[in-house]
Amino acid sequence: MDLRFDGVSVVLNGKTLVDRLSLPVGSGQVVGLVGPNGSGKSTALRCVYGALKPHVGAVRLGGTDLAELGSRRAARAIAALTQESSSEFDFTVTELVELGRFPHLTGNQALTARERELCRDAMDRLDVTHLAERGVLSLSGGERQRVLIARALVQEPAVLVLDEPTNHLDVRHQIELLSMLRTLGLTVLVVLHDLNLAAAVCDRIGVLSAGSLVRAGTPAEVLTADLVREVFGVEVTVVDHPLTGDPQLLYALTSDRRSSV
Ligand SMILES: Nc1ncnc2c1ncn2[C@@H]1O[C@H](COP(=O)(O)OP(=O)(O)OP(=O)(O)O)[C@@H](O)[C@H]1O
Repeated sequence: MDLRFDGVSVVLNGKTLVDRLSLPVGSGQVVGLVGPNGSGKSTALRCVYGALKPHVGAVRLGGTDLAELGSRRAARAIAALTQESSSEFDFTVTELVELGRFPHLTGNQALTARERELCRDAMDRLDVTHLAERGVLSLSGGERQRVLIARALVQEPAVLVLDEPTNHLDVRHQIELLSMLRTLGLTVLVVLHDLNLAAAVCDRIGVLSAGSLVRAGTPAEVLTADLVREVFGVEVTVVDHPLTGDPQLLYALTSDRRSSV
């Protein structure tokens, strides 16, 4: 199912945080949102998972304005891993993952055998099965992040929204997670800070700067040295990845010792 920002603006305390954002996220595509700190990425995502309502414009799921879809249908269709996703309660890992089925249950309905199998499968995929009986409050940041992603998957959403999902993950788990995103067949909207990972995983990328979309397109169309200089104020050399052909950015520290010897 496709998702679309249709002229979305968000104004809070008199400040325009997102300014007339229009961006399609095609069905089954992985679309990245990148941009400097404070450029409005999380704010845009909040409009998708219902934490904020656009002041102007709409977020449409399969053509329907989320505001008209109803919170229960939206909660079933959209799973989110956000900056705020965490648990204040010391659920076990299994319990927290099973909570991902909550939007599909009525009353005190117990999980079916298929749903339990789904939870076990998600825990395997996210490499957290060995933590099944641990309390989530005792987990490391990366372990907790993987549990929350498993919880999002068991929801069987049409759309997955992820705000910096690689935060806290070591390089193996970063690569595994992003590789998995490409195999899910879901519509994925993901905020990433690492532009090289964004280039590797995304079909398309939108670049936000001060709340406005400054460019959208394929990674090769978007991640140019000019764009990175203009938006991030950083000089980069762009090369093609020798195996995948994806654009990859090479950075040099401004105080690189080797340039002065
Ligand atoms: N309730 C609020 N009132 C006023 N300004 C806010 C409010 N919430 C967020 N902001 C500001 O809106 C801007 C955009 O924030 P947002 O979290 O969307 O940026 P971001 O691109 O996700 O940033 P980061 O990369 O640092 O996570 C920031 O300047 C932030 O301080």
